[in-house]
Amino acid sequence: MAQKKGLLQRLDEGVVIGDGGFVFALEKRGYVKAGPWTPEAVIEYPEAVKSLHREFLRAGSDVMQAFTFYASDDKLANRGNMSSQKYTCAGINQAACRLARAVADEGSNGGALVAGGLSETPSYLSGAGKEAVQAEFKTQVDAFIESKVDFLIAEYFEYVEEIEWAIEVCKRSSLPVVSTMCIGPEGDLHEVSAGDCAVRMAKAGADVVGVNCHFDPFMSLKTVRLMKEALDAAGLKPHLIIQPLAFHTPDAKKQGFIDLPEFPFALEPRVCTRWDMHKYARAAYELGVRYIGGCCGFEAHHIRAIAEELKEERGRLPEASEKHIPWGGGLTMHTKPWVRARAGRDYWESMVPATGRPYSPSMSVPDQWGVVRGSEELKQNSSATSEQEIAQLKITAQQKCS
Ligand SMILES: N[C@@H](CCSCCCCC(=O)O)C(=O)O
Ligand SMILES: [Zn+2]
Repeated sequence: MAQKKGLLQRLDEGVVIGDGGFVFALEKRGYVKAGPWTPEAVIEYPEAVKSLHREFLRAGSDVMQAFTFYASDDKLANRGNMSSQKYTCAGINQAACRLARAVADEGSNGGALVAGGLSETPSYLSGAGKEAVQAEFKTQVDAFIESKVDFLIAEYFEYVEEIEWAIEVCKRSSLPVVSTMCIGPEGDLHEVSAGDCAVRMAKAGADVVGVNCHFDPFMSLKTVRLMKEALDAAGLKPHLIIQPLAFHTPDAKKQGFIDLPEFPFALEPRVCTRWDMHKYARAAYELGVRYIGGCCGFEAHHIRAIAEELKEERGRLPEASEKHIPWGGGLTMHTKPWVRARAGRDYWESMVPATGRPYSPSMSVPDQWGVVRGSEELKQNSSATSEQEIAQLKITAQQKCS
């Protein structure tokens, strides 16, 4: 069997699509507790975790990020959390890697890659020194090496000093290292600029640098652009990664969505559409980012949109496009003519959706064709809608809007 291509070879040759948000998705499904956000579900509800990995694999993810977010021992024992005592840090991290590997091996083209992940620690936030914090990282990295993951990812750091310590521990392995901070264009929480954070991550030895979480795709693109400019000025050429939120956050300040009053249980009105993700993926690719994924709020259809936008670059569509003709082409099969008129890129690419909440910004004018049962336009037939019929419906739609 041909040797499976590693992360860096795949990035050198083209684009790698990351996965989406685990803690937010599993919390909504009742398998993760908001607040601690710790991943004991890998032991308590392994099938739920595998199912979410499978959703992202089918949607086009090339990476199964083991569900090890916030799985340092101090976090698993933080503020009344009994997970460390019940399952141990090594136990949770090893179980997560097994689940990720099992699903990754179901993937085509030699299978998806498996990443073991570190994240910021209560120890650091509590002022513990480098030795104590790195001891937390070592427990996880030891589990990742034993589980033979394909690469390591240090994600969700608000302070560049801590991610430098994390990268240092990761570099003791021979594995590729990816590092992402949850910062915006204003930089980290110790007043270090986004550009300087990128340079420091690269100089610490990270092979891939960028951002994840806290900010929406478009604010995150601004941050990565600042990072790229600083890396270019410093003559550094790591690969770039972006894994933003799937919530619009134009009003977020330095701390990102955590500081928004809606965090974490009333963010739904801010969810990005799959069409937002087409624009995001194209802009990221044109910026030179080759590891493109998502974080909190990113569901499978968002990842599928990235894969559909980059189908030419990747040479294929994801499996889940079997049930989603790109740009809403499946609507040609709808029973209602005004919905059939919405089939195609021309309609969805320019869509600016209303929130449906009168006291929230922006409302739009709905289609009101006045077509009811018995109207000629509503008569069904078994044959597929022709291109001519769709063209005529689009003319009708225009006439009714004017
Ligand atoms: N790879 C992880 C990243 C989670 S980012 C979590 C943001 C919330 C953190 C908090 O409120 O403390 C995931 O997909 O869940
Ligand atoms: Zn996140």
